[in-house]
Amino acid sequence: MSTLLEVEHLKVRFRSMGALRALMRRVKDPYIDAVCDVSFRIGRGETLGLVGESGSGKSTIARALMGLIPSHGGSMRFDGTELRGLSQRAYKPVRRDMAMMFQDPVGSLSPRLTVRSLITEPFRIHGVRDRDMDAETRRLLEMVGLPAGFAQRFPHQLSGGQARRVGVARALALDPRLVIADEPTAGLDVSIQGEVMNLLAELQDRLGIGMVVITHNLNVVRHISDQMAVMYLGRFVEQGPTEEVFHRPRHPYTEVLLSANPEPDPDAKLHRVEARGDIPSLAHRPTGCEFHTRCPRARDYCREVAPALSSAAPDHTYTCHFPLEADAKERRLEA
Ligand SMILES: Nc1ncnc2c1ncn2[C@@H]1O[C@H](COP(=O)(O)OP(=O)(O)OP(=O)(O)O)[C@@H](O)[C@H]1O
Repeated sequence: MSTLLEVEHLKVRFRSMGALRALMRRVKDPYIDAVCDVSFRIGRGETLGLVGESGSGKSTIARALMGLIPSHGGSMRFDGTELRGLSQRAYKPVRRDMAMMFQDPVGSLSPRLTVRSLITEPFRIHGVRDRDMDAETRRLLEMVGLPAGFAQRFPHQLSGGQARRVGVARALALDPRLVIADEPTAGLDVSIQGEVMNLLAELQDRLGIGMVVITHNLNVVRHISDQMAVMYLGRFVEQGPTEEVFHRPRHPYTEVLLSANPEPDPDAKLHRVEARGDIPSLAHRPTGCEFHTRCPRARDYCREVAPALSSAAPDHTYTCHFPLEADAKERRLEA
């Protein structure tokens, strides 16, 4: 499958304190690395699910890809074009081909605009004037399963699920090749979450768009992503084909996340594995393996030596000195 997006060794830093404060406190490096050395590849029509606890760097990757914040190392090639270093002017046509669906379904929609204005706004932003906006409104509403009469509604007249559909219509208005969906099901009832997941899966199949889906919800990842990456403190600690990672997780952090996820199979007696303590601050990264302070399997060695990237199978990688065995999940299910 030909490559749509290729990210290599991406790095994003933020200032953790102002220059004066850093000087007064004699802090030599007043930066935090929110994204460190992240690499992935998405083929045309493929979906990558990004999971990890709050603050692990998922949205920062999305914002860097969209050119909304600067990145500080590595490369991001979209359809062969290097995005790092592009001016805001040069980024504009990229944002036509790479659309973002924002996290908050209602808050991200401007309250004074009708649904028609909201879903046709991308045409105005990108100076597309040769289309019939009534026809486009009908096309887009139909695409996301909303009645034509919704065109005149305002965001406060929409339910959470309807607002999310409007967000999808808006993201798809200009036929992007890649959509970045930040928490597409957050804040929705479980049944509505299912509807939104089905809509995204159906549109993916029909339109062949690539997707990056950022979520806390592992069921969403399993439902719509071909590959997944697990983030911890700005790094990918495990990455691979979704079914492979679900069935044969190698990193203990992946095991923690999977065991916290309500199993779709109600008969599975899953033994809960929990991480200890709190997520460390990015300003004070632990030594050795950065997960060792919370890892249920950590040994002394993990405190001292950072694990290298290992391969479990083609395209399935992880960073852990003492990975789970391939059948660990099956055994847990039987326990
Ligand atoms: N503009 C900023 N300035 C300083 N630090 C920031 C900024 N934006 C994000 N961060 C920090 O970068 C880290 C990663 O944040 P990010 O929002 O990418 O995490 P996330 O995994 O998307 O979390 P969530 O699931 O809560 O959205 C966090 O520690 C956050 O506080």
